[in-house]
Amino acid sequence: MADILKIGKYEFTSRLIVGSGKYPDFKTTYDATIASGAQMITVAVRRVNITDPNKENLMDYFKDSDVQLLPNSAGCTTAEEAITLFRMVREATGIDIIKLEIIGDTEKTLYPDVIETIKACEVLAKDGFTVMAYTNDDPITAKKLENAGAAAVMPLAAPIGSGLGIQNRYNVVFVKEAVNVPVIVDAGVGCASDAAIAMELGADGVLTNTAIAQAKNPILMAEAMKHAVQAGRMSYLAGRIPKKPYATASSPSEGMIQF
Ligand SMILES: CC(=O)[C@@H](O)[C@H](O)COP(=O)(O)O
Repeated sequence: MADILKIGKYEFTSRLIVGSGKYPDFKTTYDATIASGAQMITVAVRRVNITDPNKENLMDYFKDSDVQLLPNSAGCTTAEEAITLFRMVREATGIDIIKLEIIGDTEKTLYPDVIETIKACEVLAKDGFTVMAYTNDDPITAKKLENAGAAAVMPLAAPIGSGLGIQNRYNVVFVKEAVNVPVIVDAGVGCASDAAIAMELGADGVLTNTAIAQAKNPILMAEAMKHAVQAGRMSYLAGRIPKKPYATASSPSEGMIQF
């Protein structure tokens, strides 16, 4: 049976979402995205052109693929800015699935402003958007976002672009326990094993950008991420063995050759 990731009315067979920033050009962005098998690529629509047909447009690269563009509100620091931005983007492109990202600290951590995020989520969800909300790794905020209409919550593993990997594994599990919508671990993934761990913890998906775009070989890392997310998901579904402090022998002691 197919293992489908359902986000609002949208369905995906890949549980990996990629970003589009930090690549040298759109061609490399496209090649890495295809290599990753991702069916969603998020785009900072305040910075990257997807609306003006007269300039080089990222949408042109993906128009013959089944990759869904996921506009994000990077660069927005208030609910009002994000709401205005997404309404403009939907008007221009028809895209209604969005990654809501409202930054509270633009200097050091790029941590989200969760109060503004909840406010914007409520308005945008009522307005018919499928809202995927970037947030901190806090189960209370995740629940509030779900109540505000989020179709998915996206707790950070670590600061955006840090590559630190999952800083608090328990919080990923707590967020997963707190909500009934998909949990996509977003930001701070540094390598393929980080993605696999997120999936083994029970995340429904992973979003990663910097780890692929800034790898020495982005295409190879994209493929590694694809396999890591698949392996992590399989491992989670298969069920890990309980951890025990002492050894248990791998073969029975009965019938052993006696000396
Ligand atoms: C591209 C995007 O949406 C980022 O804001 C996201 O959080 C990815 O973070 P990394 O670059 O650390 O993967």
